[in-house]
Amino acid sequence: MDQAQSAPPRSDETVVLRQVRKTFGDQEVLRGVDLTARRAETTVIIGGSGAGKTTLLRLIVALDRPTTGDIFIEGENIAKMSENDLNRIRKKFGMVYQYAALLDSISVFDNVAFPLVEHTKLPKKEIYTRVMEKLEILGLDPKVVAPKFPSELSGGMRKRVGLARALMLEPPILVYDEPTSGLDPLTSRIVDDLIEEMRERFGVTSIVISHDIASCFRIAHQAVLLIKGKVEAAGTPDSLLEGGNEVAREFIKNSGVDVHGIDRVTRRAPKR
Ligand SMILES: Nc1ncnc2c1ncn2[C@@H]1O[C@H](COP(=O)(O)OP(=O)(O)OP(=O)(O)O)[C@@H](O)[C@H]1O
Repeated sequence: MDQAQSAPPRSDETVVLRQVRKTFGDQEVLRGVDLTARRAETTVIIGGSGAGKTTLLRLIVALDRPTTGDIFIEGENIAKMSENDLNRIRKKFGMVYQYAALLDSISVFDNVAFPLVEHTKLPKKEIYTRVMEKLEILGLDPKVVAPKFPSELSGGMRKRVGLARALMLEPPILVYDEPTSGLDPLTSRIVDDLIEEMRERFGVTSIVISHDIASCFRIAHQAVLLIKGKVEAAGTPDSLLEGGNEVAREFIKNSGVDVHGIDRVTRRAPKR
């Protein structure tokens, strides 16, 4: 291991993976992954089906442990942490799932209040204030939306509600699992704008798993291409498109997306 590999992560390196391997039975799903997600930047992990993206995400948010290797979250190595300490680490992440994953049988208010009810002992009045505030911040009319059920909202509104819920405990890291999957192009753009807005407003570090190359080009400061459990290439989307890695160039080309006309967030320097 060279010096950079054994040195502790820098303070702006929010999530750092070093030589992470994960094996299920005799199948090695992650085969020595190195990855760094920097503070207040958006890192998008792309790759084909079965490349190991979901497995990687579960390790990052401490829902599972690596077979070998190190994972640092805000400077703390979580690879061999006790279950108690892992619970503390898990609270650093807000999760935004595919299709927002709201509970359909309860109101929007109860969905958004859920993390506060579960993880805090705040009085009801305070919970009410915080939920209504968050809905408003996310551009929803709280009085109208709070009593509704998720099924009464549009796809874009449900994503906003999902984000409000993910932000409730004010986590420093937001993790999005296929946030634009199954959405029409217009709603996908709205979700991309939201991801960027959350990053700018709250300075959160964002990690996005995506099949959506257009979205990757719009929002990623860093794109990480995962192929068969290994990082094939990492860098700005443009550097993957124009760089020397043929696999990365082909992967983007084969998506069929005309990436040249897309507005890239990376033109704006991230706030530090
Ligand atoms: N708990 C598990 N037990 C056994 N095998 C698993 C487990 N979780 C994942 N795998 C295997 O790991 C491989 C990678 O799966 P993973 O879901 O991480 O890929 P992915 O890149 O997210 O794919 P997709 O884009 O299709 O969701 C698959 O072959 C899967 O069967």
